[in-house]
Amino acid sequence: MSELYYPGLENVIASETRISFLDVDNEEIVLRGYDLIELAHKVTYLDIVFLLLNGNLPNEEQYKGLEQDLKREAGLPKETIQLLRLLPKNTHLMDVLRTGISALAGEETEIDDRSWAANYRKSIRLLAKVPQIVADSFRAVNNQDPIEPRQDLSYSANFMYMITGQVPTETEAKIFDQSLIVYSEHEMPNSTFTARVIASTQADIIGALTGAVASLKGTLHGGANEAVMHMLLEAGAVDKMEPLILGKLSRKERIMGFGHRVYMKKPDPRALLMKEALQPLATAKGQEHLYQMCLIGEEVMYREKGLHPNLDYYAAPVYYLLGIPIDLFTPVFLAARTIGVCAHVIEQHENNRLFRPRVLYSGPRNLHP
Ligand SMILES: CC(=O)SCCNC(=O)CCNC(=O)[C@H](O)C(C)(C)COP(=O)(O)OP(=O)(O)OC[C@H]1O[C@@H](n2cnc3c(N)ncnc32)[C@H](O)[C@@H]1OP(=O)(O)O
Ligand SMILES: O=C([O-])CC(=O)C(=O)O
Repeated sequence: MSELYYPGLENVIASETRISFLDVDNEEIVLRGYDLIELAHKVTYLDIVFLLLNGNLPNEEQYKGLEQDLKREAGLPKETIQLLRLLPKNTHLMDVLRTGISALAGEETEIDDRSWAANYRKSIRLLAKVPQIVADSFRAVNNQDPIEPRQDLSYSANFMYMITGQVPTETEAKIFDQSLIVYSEHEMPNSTFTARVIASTQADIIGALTGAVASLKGTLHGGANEAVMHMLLEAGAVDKMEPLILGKLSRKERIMGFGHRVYMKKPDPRALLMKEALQPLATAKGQEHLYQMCLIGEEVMYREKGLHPNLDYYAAPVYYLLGIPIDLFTPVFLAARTIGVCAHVIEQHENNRLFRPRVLYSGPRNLHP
């Protein structure tokens, strides 16, 4: 047996994929051959959904078809809505979301069909329902009735509407759509790996996504966007940002929203896109200080640790200014990432080998009871 051991599987290639690749040297996130940042400037989230599922961008007819399929599948089973309201009111929203997604399995008529066509149809159903579970998770723990999806709004505008109860402006919906694009897929993060590991036992796509939710909750992964916002609110003013970060660093605390296993000391291209969106948004909302605080945080972390912000650092204040409750930041990330996870599960099912690694055993031997 090979004795190769890489803690945290750092730099280990775990899968062959045609979905995406982080080309760190060229600062490019490759999505099915396209540059993710260029896509975020030129197309919509539903184009990305089509691209990730089919391998090519949709023409107009295909785009409309996808939109109609998603609208047709919108709406939650009443049992799911009731279930979310039975959970204790202090349940973390990622746990509400995990439970809600898991419960969809009972309604799914094709649950154990792993063919490409059935997995495609199940992905569409998940993409139609997950945003509503996200929005309703917040309402359920706050004793509010669900907001029904609106068929006349775009996918992203409707998602925002179900969360806030307000129809967003065109600019707000565009920024939110861009955020969903940059969160949609990112090669082999912990949550996607988790989903592929689950799928490799020939388990179903809903089970794999449920596992991904559990993974994404952690603050070293998706949970960082909520932690960033709490840090910004804790600082509260431009002149408090530097002392807050220096204090945390002196106590050896991690500063959320900085660093990345793959980018390491290189910038995360997605963070820059959200930073560009934040500046005019902050000005428009009369919250320019949030942008200034972020700039100071970025300067301090580069000076002190040589670390760049990751996507979560700039997505957090953007979501805050779009009126999204902080507890929903990570659930929204998961909703955006649902398509990436589905694409990976489909690929895993199409070309499967069971994940089953070995260990470097360092425990005792030859004990006897
Ligand atoms: C969308 C996403 O999921 S992006 C990730 C979101 N997560 C965060 O923002 C959480 C904060 N960041 C981190 O904890 C890390 O950067 C991770 C977990 C993302 C990646 O970490 P790893 O690749 O495992 O790197 P590791 O933990 O070994 O850190 C390497 C060094 O950088 C330091 N470091 C890394 N990130 C940070 C940080 N955010 N704050 C302070 N120090 C940090 C570590 O202390 C360590 O320093 P040392 O060598 O002096 O001990
Ligand atoms: O790639 C990672 O490890 C984490 C990340 O940025 C993401 O999932 O978007």
